[in-house]
Amino acid sequence: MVVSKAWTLHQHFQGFPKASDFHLREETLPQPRDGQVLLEAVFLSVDPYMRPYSQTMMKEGDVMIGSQVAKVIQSYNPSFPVGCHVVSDCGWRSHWVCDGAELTPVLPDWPQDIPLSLALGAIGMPGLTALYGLEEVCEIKKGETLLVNAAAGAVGSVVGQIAKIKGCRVVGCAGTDTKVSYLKQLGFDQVFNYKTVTSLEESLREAAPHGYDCYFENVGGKFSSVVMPQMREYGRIAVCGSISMYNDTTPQTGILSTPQTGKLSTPQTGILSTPQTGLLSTPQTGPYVHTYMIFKQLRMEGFLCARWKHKHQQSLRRLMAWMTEHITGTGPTTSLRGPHLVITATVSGMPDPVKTGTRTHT
Ligand SMILES: NC(=O)C1=CN([C@@H]2O[C@H](COP(=O)(O)OP(=O)(O)OC[C@H]3O[C@@H](n4cnc5c(N)ncnc54)[C@H](OP(=O)(O)O)[C@@H]3O)[C@@H](O)[C@H]2O)C=CC1
Ligand SMILES: C/C=C/C(C)=O
Repeated sequence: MVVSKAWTLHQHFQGFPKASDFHLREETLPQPRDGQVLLEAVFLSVDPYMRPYSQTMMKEGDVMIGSQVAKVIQSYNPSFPVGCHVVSDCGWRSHWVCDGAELTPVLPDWPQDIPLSLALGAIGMPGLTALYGLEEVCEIKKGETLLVNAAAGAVGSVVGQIAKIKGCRVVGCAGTDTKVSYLKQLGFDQVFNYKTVTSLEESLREAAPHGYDCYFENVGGKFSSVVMPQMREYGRIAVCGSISMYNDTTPQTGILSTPQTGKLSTPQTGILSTPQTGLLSTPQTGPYVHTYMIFKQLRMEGFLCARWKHKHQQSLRRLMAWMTEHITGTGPTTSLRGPHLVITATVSGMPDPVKTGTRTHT
């Protein structure tokens, strides 16, 4: 019999997650039966979606949602032999018994010199999100200028690299100088630290004086309000995430920092009249986007990666091909690289990256 360690949501997050919101418990697992496998976690992921989805998908006491790369250590299912690696959505637990229905094998012939942890990153859900946001939502074209924020994150770093592979000019924003240097190494054309610039508006304008054709939105809130006036005509905005808003306890009010002159100059604020329940319950205020969208003829579309689930396998192979070209040096100089990871040693350390806001695999 195997005893699994599992992190549960002790109490729902209020504002930024705290250590006391989590509880580590042990669970004795049943012996796997015919058709089942026993998994052992190799890498666990901490992702921003856990913050909003914990509110809507979880009750207190549930095991934290999340994906992991796991190794099959006992198998009564010929599709998943002992020793193979799978991606499982079984949450923050060290071991798990399940049938194969919800398991995704990591790509066959995964190269030895590519870390398996990337199955949760550049060659996993975040990489797919980057690819779909650029190709399906932005429909990005060679020669266009793209802006991406949270650019050094799992999604943003892949967004910028794919856009470079496609022959675009890429501007990225990140919150530390180390991240800025990292993004320059990845080949981004212009990068700045949005926390230290004196004016976000001016920095964005200097980075792309003619404006942005595509905006890959990971952050939301006030950042987004500053970008809107700098979109080019027929621009496309892929609304992937709004991480700056996930921990809000009171609604943000968004006022453009420096009103401009002309038709699009006066930002308005507003409040949703009837708050709803659940994920969309917090009434948010901010400059309305309508005038920008009309007069610049913009397209803005929210999306979830799972919309293109039917393409996942072929898309993962494309991401892997870009990555392999980089490792072997056979591809263009802009071939894909994996974002940096922070490694911790044990399942017991899982809440730490949530508290510090660091992405971690263990
Ligand atoms: N639509 C979809 O299907 C998916 C959406 N997403 C979304 O994509 C976004 C990025 O995810 P991912 O790359 O995995 O995240 P990561 O955890 O890799 O990176 C997140 C980064 O966001 C930045 N950030 C955090 N808080 C703030 C804030 N208050 N204001 C501005 N920036 C902040 C930080 O970078 P810095 O130091 O540079 O500020 C942080 O490192 C998230 O919004 C996520 O919800 C992710 C996957 C799928
Ligand atoms: C699937 C992930 C969704 C977000 C919003 O992170």
